[in-house]
Amino acid sequence: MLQVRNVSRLFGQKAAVDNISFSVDRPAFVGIIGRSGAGKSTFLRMMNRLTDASAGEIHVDGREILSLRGAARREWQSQCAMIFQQFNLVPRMDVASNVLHGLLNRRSTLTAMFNLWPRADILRALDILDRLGIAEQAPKRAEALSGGQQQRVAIARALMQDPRIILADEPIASLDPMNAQVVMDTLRRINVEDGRMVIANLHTLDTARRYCDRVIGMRDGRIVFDGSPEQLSTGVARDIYGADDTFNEAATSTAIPTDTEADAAWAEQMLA
Ligand SMILES: Nc1ncnc2c1ncn2[C@@H]1O[C@H](COP(=O)(O)OP(=O)(O)OP(=O)(O)O)[C@@H](O)[C@H]1O
Repeated sequence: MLQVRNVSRLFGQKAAVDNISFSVDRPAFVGIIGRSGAGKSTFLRMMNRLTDASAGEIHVDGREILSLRGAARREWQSQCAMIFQQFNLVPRMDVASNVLHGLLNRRSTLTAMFNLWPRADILRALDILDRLGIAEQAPKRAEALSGGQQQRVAIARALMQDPRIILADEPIASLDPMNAQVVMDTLRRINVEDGRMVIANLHTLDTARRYCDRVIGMRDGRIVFDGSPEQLSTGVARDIYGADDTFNEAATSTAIPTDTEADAAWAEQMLA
């Protein structure tokens, strides 16, 4: 389904991503971990063509996407939705309109400017918000919502594109542990129920272990680990993060609480 072949990105003399290759043969939940500056964001930005690669190829279902230009590149970007740490919503705009903006690539600018969305689009946006447990927030301004709710609006906007792949760049880095759990559960649900591949840059080991089918560890632009969450031992993590014997896993923890009954009930309620 996805083949990354010898992809590099240079900034001046420095390789932010240095000749990486891997392939994924099913719509898995893939986590990318590594310390700051390892090249995680640069890779995601190349995948959805926000940044050009210096070398290499990325094939998705047989199509090479790094060479796409113009309309073909925009069409790929709509199949490959991106979620950011800071949500990137329009704060003063209502939630439903923010979600509808996921269709910008496919509708005219005038439609968005004058809020002239077809009824079918509006109903679909409301359906998606309902699925993510935030339908009642639809008329509110995005800025009035909590961080966790705003990130779910960003996920709803991504789903509006009906993407094959969802790329998430540190999606929970700005959230408290409870909201982080709801957002990660939401991404996992979309992955399992819809069969959409999720590739998420994650800054904490416990989240990678808990949610991913596959974990890729990057260090200095290279892949230094590619395996299952079970293989991600403390020793392996120490290599990925380039830490010595004093490496402390807790320092890379979101402290997402273990599944106590109260937590599970709360998460369930938020997702209902
Ligand atoms: N536009 C740019 N111009 C110059 N250097 C850049 C640019 N973008 C990224 N870099 C450099 O590329 C390297 C990788 O950065 P990148 O943001 O991909 O890392 P990261 O693993 O996502 O880290 P973080 O978690 O801090 O975002 C870093 O050394 C960074 O300074």
